[in-house]
Amino acid sequence: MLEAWTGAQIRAAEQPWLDAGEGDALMRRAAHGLAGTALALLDSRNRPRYGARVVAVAGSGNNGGDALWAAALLARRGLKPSAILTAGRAHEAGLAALRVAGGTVVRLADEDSSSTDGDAAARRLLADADLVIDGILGTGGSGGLREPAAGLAAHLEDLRRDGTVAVLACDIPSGVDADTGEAEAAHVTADATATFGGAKSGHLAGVGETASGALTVVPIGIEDALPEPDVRRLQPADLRALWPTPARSAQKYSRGVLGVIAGSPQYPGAALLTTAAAAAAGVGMVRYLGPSSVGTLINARTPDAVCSEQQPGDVHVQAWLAGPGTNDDDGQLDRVRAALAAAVADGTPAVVDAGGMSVLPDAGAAHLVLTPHAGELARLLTDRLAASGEQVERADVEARPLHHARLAARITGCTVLLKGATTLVAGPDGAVFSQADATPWLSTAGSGDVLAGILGAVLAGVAEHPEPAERLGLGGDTRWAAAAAVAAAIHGRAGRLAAHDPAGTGAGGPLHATAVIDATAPAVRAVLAG
Ligand SMILES: NC(=O)C1=CN([C@@H]2O[C@H](COP(=O)(O)OP(=O)(O)OC[C@H]3O[C@@H](n4cnc5c(N)ncnc54)[C@H](OP(=O)(O)O)[C@@H]3O)[C@@H](O)[C@H]2O)[C@@H](O)CC1
Ligand SMILES: [K+]
Repeated sequence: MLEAWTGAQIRAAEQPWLDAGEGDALMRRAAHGLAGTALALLDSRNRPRYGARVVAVAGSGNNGGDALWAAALLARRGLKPSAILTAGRAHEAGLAALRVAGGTVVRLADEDSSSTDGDAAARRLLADADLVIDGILGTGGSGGLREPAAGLAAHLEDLRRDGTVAVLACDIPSGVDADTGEAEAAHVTADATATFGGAKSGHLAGVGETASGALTVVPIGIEDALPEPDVRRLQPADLRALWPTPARSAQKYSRGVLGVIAGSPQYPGAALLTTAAAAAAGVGMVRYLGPSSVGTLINARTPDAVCSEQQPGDVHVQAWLAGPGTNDDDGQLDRVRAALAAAVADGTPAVVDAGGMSVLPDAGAAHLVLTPHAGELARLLTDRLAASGEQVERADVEARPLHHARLAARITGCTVLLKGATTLVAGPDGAVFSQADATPWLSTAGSGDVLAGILGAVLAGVAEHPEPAERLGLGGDTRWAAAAAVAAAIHGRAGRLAAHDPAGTGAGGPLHATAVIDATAPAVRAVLAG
């Protein structure tokens, strides 16, 4: 599991070392790891180390100190170091080390200065650089970058995009909030980030995810002092442990029956996709409740689904999937209401997707997993905050996804899976998971229905078998958020397979939602095989 903490949590863990006068040792370890990551980044780009020009861009704090020390260390490996100082002062010992290593130093003009010599010299250094270490701001920063650092960051991004320079962020890309991943317009975008003591939540959410590039966690000796993580990301070994793998004695009922209330005569597609996806994810059995015209279409694609026009109270299931493609005309929304009321009352977990979110009970529960995209979450929050008159727009959710996912979990009492390039899952108990397994090709119609089906299958399995989550320390209500994270990861991996985009970079090509369903079982097999 990749675990992440807030800046305050990391600083609290560092405090005993600082109190004992060992802050310098922590910084030396950080700088050593940063220098190692810099060499690896050059190697990955087939750039020779000897003679490579490395520029440390340093702000006024310890983040700049790390970058200056790292550049000084790199000089010993044959690199040519220099530094650009973005503030009136810089970390003294780091700057002295850089000078001893033969590095030139230029300082940017501040707003009050009439001289722009430093700015021109800084741009020349960047233009010649092979590698830039961004040490402008770390966990001590707040708000977006201020001038003159903001202008320099924008110029650096132009060079990075042209491929002339590689950018390595020290701890966190400057201007990105270490706790939330939020960033004002002015921030650094890195090809790689070396972070110290533990990942920060901001690496795993929002702009911070993309701005960080490849993340390396450098141990500095404080790791045992860290508390419960703020954000978690499941890795393949965790997915393997959490996937509801059948026991030898399993039969379809013990593996979980999923009750699906989806689709309508006008919009049968969502019901077809979601039942087929649940079946592909290996649920014990799918029971579809809805209009017979939809049931007939479902059986043409998924003959193993049991379809009827029964009501939720007539059947016994281990999990519900309620909402995709439903509307008010044909009684489907009444079925959704009944299923969700029963789920809250009897503890049966439920996926609440699309139209289902409009009939959510006022008092939710962690075992109800909502699956909004940013627009749906904005509507849900605006509805729930109507009394305060607060309007939440889609753009607000996109700019502050972690904040809004947490807020929605808190005010609905439900687990909230916010879909996006990075999918965030927030539980009402405060647990947060971040999964970045997807490919941009997955942003296509029907993709959400497939995710809902996979999630329904996982919830049905987890409802009967909570032990694997408990073994990973994810018991209690956190197991529902963990289940949602598992489903998001498998959905993303199925998408990558279907798009032929193994690394999720956007390589490969277009996919259709049915191709994602067909890739679901192979994605699960790949995870289980390790
Ligand atoms: N603790 C340790 O022992 C270890 C810490 N380590 C390292 O230290 C880093 C944290 O260092 P830190 O606390 O010195 O803060 P840091 O982010 O460098 O600078 C903050 C300064 O920047 C300024 N500033 C603020 N906002 C700004 C803005 N928007 N735009 C422009 N400027 C802004 C503000 O100064 P001001 O301008 O207000 O005087 C503030 O004082 C951490 O990320 C890690 O790299 C590691 O070496 C391991 C050991
Ligand atoms: K930084």
